Amino acid sequence: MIDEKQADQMQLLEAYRKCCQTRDLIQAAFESAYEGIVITDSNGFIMMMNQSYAEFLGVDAKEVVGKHCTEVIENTRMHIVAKTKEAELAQVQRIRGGDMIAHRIPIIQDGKVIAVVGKVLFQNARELHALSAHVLRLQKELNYYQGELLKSVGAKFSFDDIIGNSSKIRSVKEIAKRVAGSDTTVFISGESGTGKELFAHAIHKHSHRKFGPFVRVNCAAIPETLVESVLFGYEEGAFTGAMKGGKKGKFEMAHQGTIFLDEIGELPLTMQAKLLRVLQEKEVERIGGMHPVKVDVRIIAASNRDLEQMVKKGQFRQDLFYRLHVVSLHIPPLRERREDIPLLVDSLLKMLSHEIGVYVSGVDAAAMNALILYDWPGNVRELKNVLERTLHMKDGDLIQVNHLPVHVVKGGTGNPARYSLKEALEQAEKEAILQVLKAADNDKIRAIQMLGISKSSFYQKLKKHQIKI
Ligand SMILES: Nc1ncnc2c1ncn2[C@@H]1O[C@H](COP(=O)(O)OP(=O)(O)OP(=O)(O)O)[C@@H](O)[C@H]1O
Repeated sequence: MIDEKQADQMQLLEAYRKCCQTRDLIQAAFESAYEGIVITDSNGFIMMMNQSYAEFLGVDAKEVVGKHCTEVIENTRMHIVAKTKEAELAQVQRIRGGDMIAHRIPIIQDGKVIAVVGKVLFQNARELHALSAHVLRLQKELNYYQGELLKSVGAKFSFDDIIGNSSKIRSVKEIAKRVAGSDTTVFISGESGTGKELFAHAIHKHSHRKFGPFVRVNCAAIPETLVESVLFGYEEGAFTGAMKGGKKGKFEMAHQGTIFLDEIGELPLTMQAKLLRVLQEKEVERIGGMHPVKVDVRIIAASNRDLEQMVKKGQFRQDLFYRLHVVSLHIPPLRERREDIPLLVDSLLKMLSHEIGVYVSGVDAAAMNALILYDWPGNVRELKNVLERTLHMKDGDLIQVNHLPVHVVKGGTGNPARYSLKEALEQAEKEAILQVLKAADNDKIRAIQMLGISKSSFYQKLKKHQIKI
């Protein structure tokens, strides 16, 4: 018979056994953790240190118990965290000539610190850099595959992605939207980097073919010997090295969608004749093929060369020229629509900041002035490249003139013959005021100080530019 006292003792024993089990479990987890862990009391005296941390420090885990953390751990702040009660996360701590990354977390009970837990996340800051470089690399790969996927499925950009509020760009967008709905062949001219491809995507996306493929062919990038097989495909055995089963050409791939023939001015004359036949017959013949294949494709072509001149010189077929120019869109160069520059800068910066993970609040007045006055021979592409480079160079959160490439600052002619200097300056002045107001959180006094002008002149300018605060 077990009496009441014995039963109590057994219960106590059982509770004690469970307690020991839990302690051993925690101890084992503490010891087997990959990260180094140390626990101090509220005065910074070490209560526990796991093997991983002890090995990292080159000390005996048992011997350090009871010692003050400052005696054992270089540059430690465990005792300080015990006083501040503020957790310090992912802090760099220099130990034995290397930088490690550590957390220090106070354990608080009833408002009092009872212990501080220190955790080494990376024994070497290089580990962290390697990890973040790895993540960045994976992200880049992901972006690449996403891009490729989108390319193979359809168009990437819509009319909303075409930034610009100048009358010139608005009128091109207007015409493009109107013709997008039909199957009309469209020819897009404009200097390099003006956004011809962007327009081609937008037209496709705005058309009834939007769920069909959008296939871009860069005619300048295909070696002359391969143009025919790339565009029209080939049958098995058509030539040595031909793939088993043959291969579809770009026209067949674009069936029920749109084919964008970029840099069409680079197409060899022999190919121009074949292309003309495809446009007339709406069928293609693979190399080595016996029968033509019907294709239902909308054609958008583009070139930054003067095709009319090329026709005159016999470098481009006149009949093909007319066949392509059913509707022509001309994208004006950036220097002819400088009023779009502030808007482009703003939206490209947002996009690039997001892409490369560098925050910037904007461009200061002088830098914006330089960007407006520069001639941009490479158009929006060049502007985008300059901004990306600048983001890597900047040292504050505002882009300033000294961050811009010298040729942009020095080369800003703002040719008055194409865009009056007065207009450029007016535009720059308005932009400067808007930027400064933004930077000053609309505080007029601060804005006046930053601009370095008088109060009356400030108010006159607000009125002139119709800026409302
Ligand atoms: N209006 C715009 N708004 C936003 N981004 C633009 C605009 N115009 C061009 N871009 C950007 O500028 C870059 C160049 O544009 P795109 O490739 O369409 O030019 P392109 O005229 O086809 O050039 P190329 O003749 O050299 O092929 C792209 O990154 C594009 O997204």
